[in-house]
Amino acid sequence: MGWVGVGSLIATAGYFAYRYPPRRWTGFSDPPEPTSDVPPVSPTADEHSQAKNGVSDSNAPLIEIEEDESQTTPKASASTPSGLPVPTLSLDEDTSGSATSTDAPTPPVQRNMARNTPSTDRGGTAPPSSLMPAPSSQRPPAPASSLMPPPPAPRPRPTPNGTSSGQLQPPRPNNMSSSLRPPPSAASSLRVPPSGGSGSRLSSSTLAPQTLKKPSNGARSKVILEPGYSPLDWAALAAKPNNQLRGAGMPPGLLRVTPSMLKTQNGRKGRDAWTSYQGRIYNISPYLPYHPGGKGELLRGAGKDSAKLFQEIHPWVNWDGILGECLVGILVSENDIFEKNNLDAMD
Ligand code: HEM
Repeated sequence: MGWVGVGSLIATAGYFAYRYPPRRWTGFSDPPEPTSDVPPVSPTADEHSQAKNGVSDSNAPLIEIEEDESQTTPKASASTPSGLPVPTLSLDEDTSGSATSTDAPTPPVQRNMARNTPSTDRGGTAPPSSLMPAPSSQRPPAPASSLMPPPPAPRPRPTPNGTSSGQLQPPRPNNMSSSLRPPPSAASSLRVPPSGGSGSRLSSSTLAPQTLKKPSNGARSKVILEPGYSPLDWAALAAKPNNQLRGAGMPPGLLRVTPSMLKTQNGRKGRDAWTSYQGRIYNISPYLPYHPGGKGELLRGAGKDSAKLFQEIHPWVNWDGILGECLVGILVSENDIFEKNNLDAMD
């Protein structure tokens, strides 16, 4: 029983030593360790191996305690610079902000955290605000050079703070947008020619000009022809013999019409309306009620040449095909008529 009691005491002592490692007891007296920054790497592995064996061996805890003191302190300096800033020289700067937070009651938890997740421990020891920026400023000076490759990893982040992240993200959208834009540019190239300068407006403007032309030409509301005056009715009338579309009492053959004569044939005072087109004179009076554009529009060319108006409005219309039977004569100059009259007088 006595041996059992002694064994239990040893076990409990070892357990408490494990739970509350003596590093804190003597940890403050270990400042020389920070000078040996290199060792911390090995102690971490040793600690893990010891943690595994520590439970089974009753003597192990004592050994672990001694090793932990030498090991954990450097580890604390490396992984958690805040925990052991005790090194009076360099670590003070690192631990100035977060070291105070680590007190006696918590150390075991911190050690476990450090063992399991050193990276998270760093953030845990330091306030949340120091998670990103603080490590960048604190780690680079001492520990980064000796132990941690991770510190160098954070360095690139902070150094390009705005630039690195900004460069990574912006270029992607730029590339994406640029990659996406070229195809549209091809499509736009197809659209541009028709549109010219402004795409959307011109597409709609293509319709607008038509609407604008109608009012400019005198409010072209759709003309409703009287019954019996459709294009087919006109074609039927033009096909009849002796239709007298040239006008009542007109002699056979073509007349020689001077501009002055044409001007008098304006459709007023009971006279037929004549117009000239490509040197020929047509009587348009019979066609007035058949004109799809209305009588008023057709009369705009009465007594003068209407080639310009005709071509502006509907150049596709076959003039001669419609008004062939209305041909009266040919347009001649005023001198031609004078000379002819002189010749007639001589006869
Ligand atoms: C001063 C001369 C003339 C003027 C100002 C004029 C004006 C017009 C107008 C405003 C229209 C309606 C266009 C539209 O609704 O979009 C029209 C239609 C038409 N005009 Fe004339 N016109 C003239 C002479 C003639 C002559 C001499 C002929 C026959 C040879 C003719 C045959 C037609 C025909 C067939 C249409 C229907 C065209 C279509 O619907 O596509 N016009 N015209």
